[in-house]
Amino acid sequence: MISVEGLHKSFKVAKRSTGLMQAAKALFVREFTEVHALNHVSFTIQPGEIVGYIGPNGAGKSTTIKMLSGILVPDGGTCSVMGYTPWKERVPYVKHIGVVFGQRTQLWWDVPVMDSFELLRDIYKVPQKEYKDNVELLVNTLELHSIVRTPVRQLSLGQRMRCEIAASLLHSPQILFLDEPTIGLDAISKIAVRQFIKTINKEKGVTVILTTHDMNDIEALADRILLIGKGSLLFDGKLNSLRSRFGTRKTITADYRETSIRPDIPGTEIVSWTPERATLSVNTEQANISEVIGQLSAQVELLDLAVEAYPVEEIIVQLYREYQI
Ligand SMILES: Nc1ncnc2c1ncn2[C@@H]1O[C@H](COP(=O)(O)OP(=O)(O)OP(=O)(O)O)[C@@H](O)[C@H]1O
Repeated sequence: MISVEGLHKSFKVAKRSTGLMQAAKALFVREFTEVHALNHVSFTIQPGEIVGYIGPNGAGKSTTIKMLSGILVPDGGTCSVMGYTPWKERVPYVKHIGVVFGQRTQLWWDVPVMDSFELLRDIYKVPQKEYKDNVELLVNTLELHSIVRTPVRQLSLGQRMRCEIAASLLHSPQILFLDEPTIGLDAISKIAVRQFIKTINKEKGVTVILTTHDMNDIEALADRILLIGKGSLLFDGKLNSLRSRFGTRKTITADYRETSIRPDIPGTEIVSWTPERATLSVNTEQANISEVIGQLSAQVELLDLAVEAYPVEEIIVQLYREYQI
């Protein structure tokens, strides 16, 4: 469904020093640096997949999504989505995709949400019956009843995000690009949005490409992860295979009486530390959990303790460390 081959993109960024003299100089002589946002990235995505596209800030995620949705032209490489080259055949192509950029809006700021929906129906030429069914489904499942008559500028971020997701699906796209869809949502809205994404994937077979910094989104939704760092694709695989790779790890969170001692135990790594709480990552192939707890209680005065399987968040941190990004 999506085939990306050797996509690359660099941006020229003007170098500017501070100060009046430097600003005056910059009027005549401009210096540039080149940022390699994407470095020959290749991958394929099959219909019906939910793929988590992750990486640290500035890794190149949004740049990729912009290319896949046709709003940015690469310097080189090819991309075929449902047989279209997104940036060349934008008009017929956009009928097949939905896009949500968490940081931007596709809704008209000053008009009620429902008016935006109707404008989008006209733009995408959605047949009346399909539009009516979709609005009903989206309003019900995303709980928009009380907000669709409100102008967008009066909505909270979370309310707007739910409307954005609905707007992106009015024309029944087969592919949904979500760039940070749960940014700024409260815990209940996050769960509702995740549940909704799962439902449209399962029931309507919508393929989803999701960028997020929220690892709970990844855990709840993505079977497969694409990891990008400094513009290069570093890992492409199943979340489960990562889990089994890091399955030899467990996390111990210990609360203790205030101390300046940082626990030092062979076979463990400190994930976080404060004078009253430490989180340790234990490699169970190198250290026995009960021995670690024994050593820990010899070093600090334990008040409470929890042992957990390795959380996805930590798996991703380990991956970032492994790839030095
Ligand atoms: N229009 C632009 N002009 C100049 N540089 C840009 C532009 N867009 C992106 N970049 C640079 O390209 C790199 C990749 O940016 P991109 O927005 O794709 O990162 P990202 O992975 O989405 O990051 P984040 O998680 O912070 O949103 C960054 O170094 C960024 O500064």
